[in-house]
Amino acid sequence: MPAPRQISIAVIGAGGVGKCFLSQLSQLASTLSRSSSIPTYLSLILLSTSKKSVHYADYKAISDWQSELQSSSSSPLSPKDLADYLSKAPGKPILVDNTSNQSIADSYPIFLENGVSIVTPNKKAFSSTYKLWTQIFAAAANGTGTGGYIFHESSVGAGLPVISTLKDLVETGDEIRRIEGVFSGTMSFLFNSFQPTSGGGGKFSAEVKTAKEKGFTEPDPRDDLNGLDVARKLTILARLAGLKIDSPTSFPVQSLIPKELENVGSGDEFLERLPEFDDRMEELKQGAEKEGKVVRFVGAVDVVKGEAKVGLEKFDKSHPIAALKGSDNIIAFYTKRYGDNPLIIQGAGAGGEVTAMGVTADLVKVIRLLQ
Ligand SMILES: NC(=O)C1=CN([C@@H]2O[C@H](COP(=O)(O)OP(=O)(O)OC[C@H]3O[C@@H](n4cnc5c(N)ncnc54)[C@H](OP(=O)(O)O)[C@@H]3O)[C@@H](O)[C@H]2O)C=CC1
Ligand SMILES: N[C@@H](CC=O)C(=O)O
Ligand code: NA
Repeated sequence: MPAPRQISIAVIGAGGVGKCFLSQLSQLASTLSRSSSIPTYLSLILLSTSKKSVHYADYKAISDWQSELQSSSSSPLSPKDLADYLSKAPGKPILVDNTSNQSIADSYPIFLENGVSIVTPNKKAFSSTYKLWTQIFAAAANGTGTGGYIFHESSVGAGLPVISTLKDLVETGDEIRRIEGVFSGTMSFLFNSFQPTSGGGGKFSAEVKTAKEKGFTEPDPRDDLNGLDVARKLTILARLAGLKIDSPTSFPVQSLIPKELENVGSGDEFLERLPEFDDRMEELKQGAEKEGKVVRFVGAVDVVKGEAKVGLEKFDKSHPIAALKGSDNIIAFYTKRYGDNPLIIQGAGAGGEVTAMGVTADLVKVIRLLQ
């Protein structure tokens, strides 16, 4: 009988993705015991939001977490204290970062160096400076280091197998030439609803509100509308394909934030004032309509030329990008092996459940590696 595996998990972030992840985690113990010959004990040892945190001494039923967080008087730990707490936890420690926090992302090397594995949908660590990217993979056991493992499938295309596919292509010696498509669930939803191929469509500002309500947007929707979310995803894919992209602002990125709202303080005020600019988006739509086309927000990395760009383009209504539905992403990999017919991945690119699925699947991968 193999020795049992004990896994100590800390979850930070319990918003749209975090809630769904916790629900998937509560099912995982029984799934793992059916699919693995090694008995695995999963312990949730810490749960935290930006304001509160709960520490568990031992395995706790996950169903009570909302009321426990609410009644907790503990504040969240700093990233350094959290790394310390986790490295002393019984069994193998895993951090699940369901936030979009930059300072937690900046601390990933410290977690990894202390033997803590990380799974996350947070794009910040992989799309900030190239230096941070190098430090992370120099420390990680699935990089060139000896620390914890790190997986981040949901940082691009939510749960769609985008990163794992790209890694498989690269590791098996294919040559990536170009990556292009629709990389934002929010932008896909906005343009599919604002200018459907069948005609009609809602007001742009109203669709932005709906995208937020549906949990597709970043915590602040301006991070989607300014193109930076797509630029971050392209940075991650370009780096995986071998380009040393400096940062997500080192290539052309079109922002849809009206100039007049660039300095608005809060996300709420921004959303309140956005309807003042619906006419401009309507003009854009009518311009495309006159040509029998629709407008969509796309991105591309030309790996051969070492270039990337993000912005609006017009498409014929019969084009696969024009015909996307809901929050669907479509990502095409042009490679030496696939030639002119790219490998294409398509499906929901945002939303709590599909994003949490990618995080939970990464967690399972790490657990299996932590024999
Ligand atoms: N939503 C989606 O469809 C997708 C999201 N992602 C990524 O997933 C991550 C989470 O997104 P989502 O769930 O939608 O965002 P939410 O805004 O719904 O949730 C974020 C959570 O993180 C918590 N948080 C923020 N800062 C800290 C901190 N310093 N310490 C502890 N907790 C913190 C927030 O706490 P509080 O409640 O106190 O504010 C909140 O619980 C983001 O990185 C996003 O880019 C990736 C793919 C798709
Ligand atoms: N805000 C993002 C969430 C997933 O990364 C998007 O809309 O794609
Ligand atoms: Na993905």
